[in-house]
Amino acid sequence: MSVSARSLLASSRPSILRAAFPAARLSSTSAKPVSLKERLAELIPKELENVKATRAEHGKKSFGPVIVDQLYGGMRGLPALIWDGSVLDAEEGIRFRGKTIPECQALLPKAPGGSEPLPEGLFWLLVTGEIPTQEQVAELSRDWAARSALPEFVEEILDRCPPTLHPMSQFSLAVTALNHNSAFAKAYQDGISKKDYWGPTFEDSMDLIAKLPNIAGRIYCNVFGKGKLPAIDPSKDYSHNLSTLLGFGDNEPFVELMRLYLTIHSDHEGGNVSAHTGKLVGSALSDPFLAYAAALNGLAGPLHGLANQEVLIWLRKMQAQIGEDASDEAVKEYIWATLKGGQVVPGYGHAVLRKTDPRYTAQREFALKHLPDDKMFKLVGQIYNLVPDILLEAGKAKNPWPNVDAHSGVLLTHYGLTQMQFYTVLFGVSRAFGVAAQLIWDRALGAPLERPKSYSTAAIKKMFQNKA
Ligand SMILES: CC(=O)SCCNC(=O)CCNC(=O)[C@H](O)C(C)(C)COP(=O)(O)OP(=O)(O)OC[C@H]1O[C@@H](n2cnc3c(N)ncnc32)[C@H](O)[C@@H]1OP(=O)(O)O
Ligand SMILES: O=C([O-])CC(=O)C(=O)O
Repeated sequence: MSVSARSLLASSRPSILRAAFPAARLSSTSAKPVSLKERLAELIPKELENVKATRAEHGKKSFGPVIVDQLYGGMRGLPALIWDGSVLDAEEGIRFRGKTIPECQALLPKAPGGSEPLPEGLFWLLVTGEIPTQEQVAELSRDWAARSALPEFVEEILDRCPPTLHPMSQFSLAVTALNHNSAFAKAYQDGISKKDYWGPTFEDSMDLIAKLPNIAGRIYCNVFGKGKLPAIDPSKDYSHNLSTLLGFGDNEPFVELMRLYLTIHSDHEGGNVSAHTGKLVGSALSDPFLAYAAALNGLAGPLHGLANQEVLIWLRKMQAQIGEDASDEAVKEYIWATLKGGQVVPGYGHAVLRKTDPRYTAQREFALKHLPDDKMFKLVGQIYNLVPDILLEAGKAKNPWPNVDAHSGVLLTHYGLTQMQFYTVLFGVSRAFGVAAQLIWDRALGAPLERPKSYSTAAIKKMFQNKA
């Protein structure tokens, strides 16, 4: 969104807010506002009808031809999945249920005194397509705090991991082990009817999200020797509690950063490696813990979520090699050396985006507000001015612009969270919101087992052998 469009949004904020924050409707069974589960129960029958009507009208229509290069080329552009939480436009970037990041920043409820959106509100938006009230978001914070404790054996698994085991591997182990108490797995064994799958999937998804701060905090304490883990405070929001567990709870700008970070990393439509993995594994009716642990293993790859760790390592190596206030010439040489060494420039390029990632822009705006003079932030800005031209000149990357990972580590480093091997864990806490929202809907709408067709090279050659 342009600067003028953003300022327009800001000036019309009171009327947007009035429309977006209706007085909380009360639940029919208590004086509490309607809960997320109650709202979902109302929405599911309507969405079942909507999908039925969409399939009746459009089910036999084609998106156009599939070409052989798409099979060899990582399925770029292949229409293959339904994903309702967000849609990615190559030029504009992500929209969560139709809303851009600046719109979410304006519309979603904030913490008292805060200015960044609460990720609780984003989760509500991803699940329902609606902006929640302040009370509904506060109720989600309380609900997640109440569900946050880990089973003792999961704590023990984490405590027994060697500190040399990458934090993402520890994260995935712990999430896999949560399957021990899965409501869905139990209900399935007890013979639950297909039409009721969404209920225990919802409960598991809520438990999963709720327990992630304790998992992340425990890994951080164990690996980086930060002493005893504090307790979750049920009166605080999710990001505040996560920050406390990492030792930054009394640093309000860091807590605000977490709120922004968890909001913008949550979802990036369905085809990215982590989201698609979660959906694929969930389609076998593996419970949300198993599905999300698989997603985390994908997020842990350096071309995907681990890139935020790689960016910081790359920046630190650069500083060690050419100094802290290096000239543009020296930085350019370092970038070229990376490319000539057959490596990628981490944090740049994207499989779908063809412009600067709006998540990068949101983080840059946060930095301009909170840490304009930070040296690493300035280096990130310097690199932004140099890398795109170099990637264009190198002539391979389809998108020379920065993605979300080019910026996040520098913000965390500024506040003292300097352990880059931990960064993807925070990404993994956030991505659970998007994957869980879709898992709930997949089970509510009866999404089938995923099983696309594969071909061998020999089969492809044979198929076209007598065709010009
Ligand atoms: C949260 C996220 O997952 S965002 C992405 C995080 N990942 C990174 O930042 C890692 C660096 N970037 C990349 O490796 C890529 O841009 C990816 C993986 C993100 C996208 O990959 P693709 O869709 O295949 O990109 P694209 O079609 O532009 O690739 C064409 C060529 O350009 C290269 N290229 C793309 N981006 C870069 C880059 N940043 N640096 C160097 N080369 C690049 C590719 O490696 C590929 O080379 P090849 O033909 O020798 O195989
Ligand atoms: O969309 C993608 O392929 C990668 C990405 O940026 C994300 O998952 O956040």
